[in-house]
Amino acid sequence: MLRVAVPNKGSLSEIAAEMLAEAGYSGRRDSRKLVHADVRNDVEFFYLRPRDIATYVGSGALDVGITGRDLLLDSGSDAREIAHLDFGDSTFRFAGPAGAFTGIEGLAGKRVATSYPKLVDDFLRERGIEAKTVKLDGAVESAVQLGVADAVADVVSTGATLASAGLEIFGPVILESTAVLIGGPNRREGIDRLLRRLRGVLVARKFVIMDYDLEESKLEAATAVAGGIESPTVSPLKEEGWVAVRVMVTSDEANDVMDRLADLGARAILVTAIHAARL
Ligand SMILES: Nc1ncnc2c1ncn2[C@@H]1O[C@H](COP(=O)(O)OP(=O)(O)OP(=O)(O)O)[C@@H](O)[C@H]1O
Ligand SMILES: O=P(O)(O)OC[C@H]1O[C@H](OP(=O)(O)OP(=O)(O)O)[C@H](O)[C@@H]1O
Ligand SMILES: [Mg+2]
Repeated sequence: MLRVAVPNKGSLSEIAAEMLAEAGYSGRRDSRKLVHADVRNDVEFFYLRPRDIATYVGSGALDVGITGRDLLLDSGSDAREIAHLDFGDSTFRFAGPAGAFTGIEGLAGKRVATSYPKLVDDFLRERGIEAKTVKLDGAVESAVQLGVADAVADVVSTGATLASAGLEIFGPVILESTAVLIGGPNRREGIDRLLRRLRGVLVARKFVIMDYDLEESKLEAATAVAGGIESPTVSPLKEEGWVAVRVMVTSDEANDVMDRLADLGARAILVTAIHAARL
């Protein structure tokens, strides 16, 4: 059985479980269960803290896992990134009291609170800056106000948490993070199948199918608006000089593409969700 580590808590857990379900795997029904065997798919899921997943996978105790790139790098484990999974996007940044820092040079000799000490130490060491990291488990934004640190280094998504603590981002981006599939020393056969299925879910989430009717003479202009992944499927319509076109479009762009196709004279533009895909 392929042994897969899945986050049991935190920002990544819900979407990871949803993606696996959409990929056709069964999951635990009781959120206190730590292991679930999907016998039909020959996979065993282990529900673990996202921070621990790289340790299990890197040691070979488990074959693959879903975690955050930031957590993988902070763990120092030998696990490697196999693919990024298009969710859990965040940046990892330094922040301090408004106006207190203009760049990372100002961190020399200062205290930086973080839940990711290795990530921060490595980043500063590579740039020749000696600062003291103060390891906290979470809510690090409070560390400056409470006097245990001069600055923080933490996950930033909307920036709302920083703003409410009166902190401002400074210095370069430490890391662009996202949810990733990681692998260790075990190269099990089932890994490719899991990856193919997860990629199928990503495509299904990211793209829609667009169908429309168009005058054949406008086809080139319409293909410039929406070219599809390979190229559009074009079928003749009974009405002379008209064709039916089918093309994949990213969900984000769907409305804009519909407007532009309508401007070209397209009719009966229909958008349908993709349930699953293998490209
Ligand atoms: N607000 C957020 N937006 C996007 N990604 C986030 C956010 N907070 C954390 N993450 C990402 O989620 C992953 C897991 O982080 P973590 O386990 O800390 O989640 P959590 O919700 O903070 O849980 P906890 O702090 O209770 O352990 C990390 O890769 C982190 O970058
Ligand atoms: O930029 P924002 O959208 O405000 O999100 C960023 C916040 O989200 C995470 O906190 P979480 O809820 O995981 O709490 P924690 O600090 O205890 O981990 C992260 O550690 C930041 O504090
Ligand atoms: Mg957190």
